[in-house]
Amino acid sequence: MAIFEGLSSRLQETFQRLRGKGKLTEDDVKEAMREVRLALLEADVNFKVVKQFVEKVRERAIGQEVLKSLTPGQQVIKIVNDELTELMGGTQSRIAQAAKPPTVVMMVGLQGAGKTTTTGKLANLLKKQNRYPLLVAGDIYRPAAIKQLQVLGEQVKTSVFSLGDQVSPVEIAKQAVEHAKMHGFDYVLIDTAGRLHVDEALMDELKQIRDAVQPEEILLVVDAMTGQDAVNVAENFHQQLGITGTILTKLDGDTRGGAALSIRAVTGTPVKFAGMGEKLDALEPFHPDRMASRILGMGDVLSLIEKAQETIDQEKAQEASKRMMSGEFSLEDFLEQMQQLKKMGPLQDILGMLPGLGNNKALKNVNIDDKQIGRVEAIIRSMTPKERLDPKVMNASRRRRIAAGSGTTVQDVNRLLNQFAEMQRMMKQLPGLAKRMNKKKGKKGLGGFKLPF
Ligand SMILES: Nc1nc2c(ncn2[C@@H]2O[C@H](COP(=O)(O)OP(=O)(O)OP(=O)(O)O)[C@@H](O)[C@H]2O)c(=O)[nH]1
Repeated sequence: MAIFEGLSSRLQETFQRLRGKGKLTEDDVKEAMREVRLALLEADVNFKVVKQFVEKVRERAIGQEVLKSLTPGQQVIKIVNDELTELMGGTQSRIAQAAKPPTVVMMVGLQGAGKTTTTGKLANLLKKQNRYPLLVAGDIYRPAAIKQLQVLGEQVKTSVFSLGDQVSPVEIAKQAVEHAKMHGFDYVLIDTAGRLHVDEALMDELKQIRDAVQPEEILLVVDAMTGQDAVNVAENFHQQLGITGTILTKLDGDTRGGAALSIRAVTGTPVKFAGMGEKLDALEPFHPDRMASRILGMGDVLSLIEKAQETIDQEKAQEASKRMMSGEFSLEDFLEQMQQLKKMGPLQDILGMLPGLGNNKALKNVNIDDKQIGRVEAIIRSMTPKERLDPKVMNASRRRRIAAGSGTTVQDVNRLLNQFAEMQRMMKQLPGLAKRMNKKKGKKGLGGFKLPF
């Protein structure tokens, strides 16, 4: 299930109807706004937030310039997109940086929200930005918490500061900051204790830690899947402790989106990061604009590009695309592309970010299996370099050898080679196709263009 799926498909249906109309009347806008309101309420967005949101959009949408414009439907979509972005904070809110390092960050939240895991993920993210974080085991009550943080620390190759479970969390936090100063760490991430509910003892302890170490950031970790409960928890923590931002975890499993859309408006504090999976690299900076276009089904093209840039070796990609255009694309290139794709994460996730595919019903039934990619990889790896460059040399006995070597069948090998031949044939036609397309400028784009598999 894609994130925000319910909301996304309802809004898209509404806008589909608007787009079909040449001119909009005030009644059309009213009707659409009624549906937007229902869609947001169904997505578990706070009702006050919904009311204000719809009011703002309506005011802008019935303004003269929209009704008279040539593409009123699109104008309304743009307004909704703008306002959704605004609702989630407008622009990305980055993690603070102390004028004089280390930057002290307190991680707070209820049990089960994913606080300890997220602390590890944040260290991982900071390290990628060439920071030098210190993890601090400040949850001395949950028996496994210290060990969990130590394991995470090993995984992300980051030091963990612990004084066991017999020293008070306030003392641990103080000593950790001293330790960080002495050893040149530039971020101190303090994992604090959680409780099942917000209670006085928990808040007292957190306040004491806050007063002792004066953190630049108090980040509240909340589980996005709990919807309005997460928003209430945030309001509560903010009133009592004063948080500087939130991290929404498990957004990958959030099909509704209520917390993501309301938490900023209700607490007045920004969402800084979003947890998108259990793995340690699955924490992303929260981009309100990209989130809005994802909800509206325009695809999160920017996120995708960023992801691709992180992993794909630009030069290699350019070389491959040159060869592709000249029809010299080999199985070697094919394998290379496959590996690059794999680095980007599960194919299903990537396709979900593409415009128009996020809610594609047919796609949902197609199970894109990463194992299949693994099989293709194994087959190509079992070929000799010569075979990869010139698949024509692969006779029946070579094919049998490759199947045995890759643990597949001759049919699998044949299928791959046929697909590859088909792809090569298509690529040879590409330069010509591009020329023809340019001539027809203004007409349809690559309408019927399909990948071979
Ligand atoms: N799918 C998904 N799972 C997550 C995400 N973040 C955390 N989790 C999972 O949530 C579960 C709880 O995480 P913990 O870090 O142990 O959370 P916690 O109970 O808040 O930790 P304490 O507060 O220290 O008790 C773990 O199984 C995590 O793998 C996320 O963004 N997506």
